[in-house]
Amino acid sequence: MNGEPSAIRVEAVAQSFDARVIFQDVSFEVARGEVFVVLGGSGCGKSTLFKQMIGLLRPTEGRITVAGHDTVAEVEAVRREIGVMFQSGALFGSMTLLENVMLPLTVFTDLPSAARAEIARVKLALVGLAEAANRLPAEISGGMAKRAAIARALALDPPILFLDEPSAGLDPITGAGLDRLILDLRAALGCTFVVITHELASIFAIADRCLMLDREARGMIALGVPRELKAAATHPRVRAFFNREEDPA
Ligand SMILES: Nc1ncnc2c1ncn2[C@@H]1O[C@H](COP(=O)(O)OP(=O)(O)OP(=O)(O)O)[C@@H](O)[C@H]1O
Repeated sequence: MNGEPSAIRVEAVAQSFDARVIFQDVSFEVARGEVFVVLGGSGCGKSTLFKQMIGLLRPTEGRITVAGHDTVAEVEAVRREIGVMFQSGALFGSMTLLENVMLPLTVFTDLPSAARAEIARVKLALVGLAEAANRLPAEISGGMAKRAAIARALALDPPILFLDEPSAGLDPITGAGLDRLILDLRAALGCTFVVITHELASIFAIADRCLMLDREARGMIALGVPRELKAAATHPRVRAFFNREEDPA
């Protein structure tokens, strides 16, 4: 990591709800410019970890820093470093795509309207939606809506982007287009990405490294490069996940 501070550092983090342990002892770092995927079966705590990392949920134990800022003690500083696309990814239906992407600029900057619109146009062009700026969310496809939501997450030029299941509900071809977009944005902007996804093809396409959470183990069962995990993981559920294309079941 060239002595550069990590984009994200997660140290011995745990989360319980009442007496129920969801996960414990989760530790990893995400390097700057890395595409880092969080995966695992339903209920293993992916969204919970995601919320902890963006400062929406205080970990029961442990500590997370984003760009060196503590997600509990310095949540405002963390917010300035990140853009987030939630799974629902909801765009405001009564606003055009341009207005949707302008929204964070309206809320968080004092820029005049013309400058906000210009920045929003640049972001829409970055995700391939320059021609759709004046359309309403109801007038576009699911894949375009995801792109617009990513453009909105990019509005304030955050160095770190969090995407919760960006290809959920999309057909494989549209999903593969989003994978290319993530890699193109990383190449163009140098952003760090944390992506939750279940899609094996997507993981192999985009992830430099990934973390696998597991409900039974109540913690992480794999951390590494997808192809290496596919070839050499010893944990049966990690092997099963990464080799499921070959699995006749
Ligand atoms: N605020 C909360 N209070 C109580 N339990 C919660 C809360 N948030 C999440 N949980 C529980 O924690 C567990 C992990 O939930 P989480 O949404 O993080 O899983 P996930 O891996 O993202 O699942 P999915 O893939 O189905 O979205 C679930 O059993 C869930 O019911």
